[in-house]
Amino acid sequence: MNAVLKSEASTGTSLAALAAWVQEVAALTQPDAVHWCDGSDAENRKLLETMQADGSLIPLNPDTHPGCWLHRSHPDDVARVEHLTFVCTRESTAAGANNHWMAPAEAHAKMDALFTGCMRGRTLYVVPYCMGPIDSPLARCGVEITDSPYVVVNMRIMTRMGTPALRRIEQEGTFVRGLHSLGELDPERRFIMHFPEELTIKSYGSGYGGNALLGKKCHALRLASWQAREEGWLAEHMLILGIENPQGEVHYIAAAFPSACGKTNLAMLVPPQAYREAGWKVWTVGDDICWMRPGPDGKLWAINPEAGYFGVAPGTSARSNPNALTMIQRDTIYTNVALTADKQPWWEGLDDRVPALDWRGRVYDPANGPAAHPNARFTVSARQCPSWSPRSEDAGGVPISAIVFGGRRASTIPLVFEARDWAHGVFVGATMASETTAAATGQVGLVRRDPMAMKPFCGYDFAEYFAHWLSFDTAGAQLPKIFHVNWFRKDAEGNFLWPGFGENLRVLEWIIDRVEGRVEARDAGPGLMPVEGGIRAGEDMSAATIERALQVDAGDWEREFADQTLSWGQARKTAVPA
Ligand SMILES: Nc1nc2c(ncn2[C@@H]2O[C@H](COP(=O)(O)OP(=O)(O)OP(=O)(O)O)[C@@H](O)[C@H]2O)c(=O)[nH]1
Ligand SMILES: O=C([O-])CC(=O)C(=O)O
Ligand SMILES: [Mn+2]
Repeated sequence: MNAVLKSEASTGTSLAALAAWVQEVAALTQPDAVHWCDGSDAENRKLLETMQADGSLIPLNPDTHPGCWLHRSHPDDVARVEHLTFVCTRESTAAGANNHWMAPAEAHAKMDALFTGCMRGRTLYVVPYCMGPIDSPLARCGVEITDSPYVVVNMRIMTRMGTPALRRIEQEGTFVRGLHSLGELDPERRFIMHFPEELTIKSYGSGYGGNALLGKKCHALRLASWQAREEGWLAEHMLILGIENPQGEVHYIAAAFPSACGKTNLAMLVPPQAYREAGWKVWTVGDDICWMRPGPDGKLWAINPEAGYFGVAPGTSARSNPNALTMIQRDTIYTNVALTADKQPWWEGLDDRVPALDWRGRVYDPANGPAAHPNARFTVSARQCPSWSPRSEDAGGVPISAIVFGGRRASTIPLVFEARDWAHGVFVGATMASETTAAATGQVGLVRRDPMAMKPFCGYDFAEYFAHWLSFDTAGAQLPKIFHVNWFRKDAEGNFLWPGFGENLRVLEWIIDRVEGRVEARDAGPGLMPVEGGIRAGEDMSAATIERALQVDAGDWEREFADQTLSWGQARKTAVPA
């Protein structure tokens, strides 16, 4: 393999550039060995065996979870680190107040000092990958250099990794360069740096997904959003799902919710029984990232650039997400979950068994906190999802009928409302807020503004980003309608007002009816809202529950509007009703 690649590298210009970069990085980081990944089963098996031997992967019960592994991360390395994530542009204004900024020369010097000699005693892996179907004009390639075999086996699931990606890089001539090292896993020596003007990423000191699987947030969101603006498309923190009605019509919806706020769950929704019996089906295209661009017909066409799911484990159960539970029964890498006595993975919300070991491998003791880390994750191939849509592989993507924004808000925000037009929809997305979650380090449960769920992921200035969104409203555009939802509203006792999960299909049905012009709406404060009976009730869903979840309180909305007008920093610190 290596010999073949080296001879190819000397003929193709982009492969020559790649080989030269690998050499340069190897000279800096001084690994014991260099391995070019081909993405084969044999290579994967070897990596898994090596990690089993050194204890970084623990095999799970082969009878209940064949091909499944547990990885326990360093206890200080369990989530994204937004305070250590930078966008390094020549002008600080290009990165915007929404990003931490560092001058490129300073950032390179800082990172290269950290990378010096950091791979001694380790293997340097070269990981070519493609984000999106390998034959799609919307797809983009990158190469991640890493010293973490855990990153390699995860990238193999999350992207189209290996030889086909290398072939595409050779043809295209451009690729994103991502350099990653675990370093010492020291939180004081940890940085995630983006150089959008150089299509380069440098990440040091973390092995956690969002910081280390560079194809995901670093490439497919931060760098891609920059490229998307230059090239007239959108790179968004959105799920994509298809909803098929009993007549066989399929509508595709893209939805942006902040981290750990329900994208995976909505993308894999199992319809309530009455809907299933009537013939409704849900098709999963993506659960985290959506790249979309206007087609010749004026519609927005979307692909999921990922090939797998890096999903939140806690809360996943036979009730909340049966598709996910089936999907992660085999060939799955679990990170920071608890274990039962017979080595099955376990987390809070799964069932009422009591685990034997917590996520750190200690004998489980409730006094130590949750058994699974609240941001414990599974990595699994998208194709294992029972609702996987074959359209995920369509080079041209799927046409988007509706865009949905949503946050985790205990009060104020009703179950659903519709934006009056595209510009209002952009405003609704730009002003959305959500309670912080365990997906990033820092305090959980604080309401913060998180425009379009892109606060941690937009690679450039938010004002420019909103202007870019507005620019899609041109003559001839067939833009999706825009909606806002909230599954997380609570009553005075702190119970969710809305059952959520599969029941969310009732709201999606209304959204599709609005897209098709089949139902009326009334103009209420926040936007257009369902008229009485607009959202379908049923045996398990009373009209009263729907009404309660739809209520709008004028006083709450005045406070909400006032908060929306505050600046970033202020908005984050101001107490608004959750
Ligand atoms: N109450 C309620 N909770 C939900 C609903 N959907 C999801 N959740 C909870 O939200 C949490 C995480 O949701 P995910 O679907 O994994 O989040 P995500 O948006 O895919 O997150 P990232 O992968 O971090 O981007 C879990 O605790 C779920 O139980 C819902 O409809 N109602
Ligand atoms: O980036 C990650 O590690 C997981 C994720 O989807 C998020 O935090 O939104
Ligand atoms: Mn995400």
